Amino acid sequence: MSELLDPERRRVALAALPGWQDATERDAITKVFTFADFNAAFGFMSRVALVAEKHDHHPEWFNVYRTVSVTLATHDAGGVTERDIALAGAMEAIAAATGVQP
Ligand SMILES: C[C@H](O)[C@H](O)[C@H]1CNC2=NC(N)=NC(=O)C2=N1
Repeated sequence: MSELLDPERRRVALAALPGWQDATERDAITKVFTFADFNAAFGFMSRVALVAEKHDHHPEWFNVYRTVSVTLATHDAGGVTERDIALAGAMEAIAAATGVQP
């Protein structure tokens, strides 16, 4: 099982992930991605799903038209671990390749 991040590691990791923030209501990190249209948003989700399944680490997310709201936490650990930072980084790379809006 992954360990919860210490505060300094968490600060540094979040600083390197544009748009990601601490969730307000629980120990998790969040971001809202906005794409050109539904096709791009769902394409992003499809690509992320393959990575999530490969790593056995899955996002909580909510799609409305061209936005995808994501929350990442490691349920087994009860908060944010390196597994969430790695998945957030993979999402950033996939979003860039999918054509995320600034
Ligand atoms: C049994 C299985 O490996 C676990 O339930 C995995 C699946 N995906 C997961 N995803 C996330 N985000 N956190 C987990 O703790 C987690 N655990």
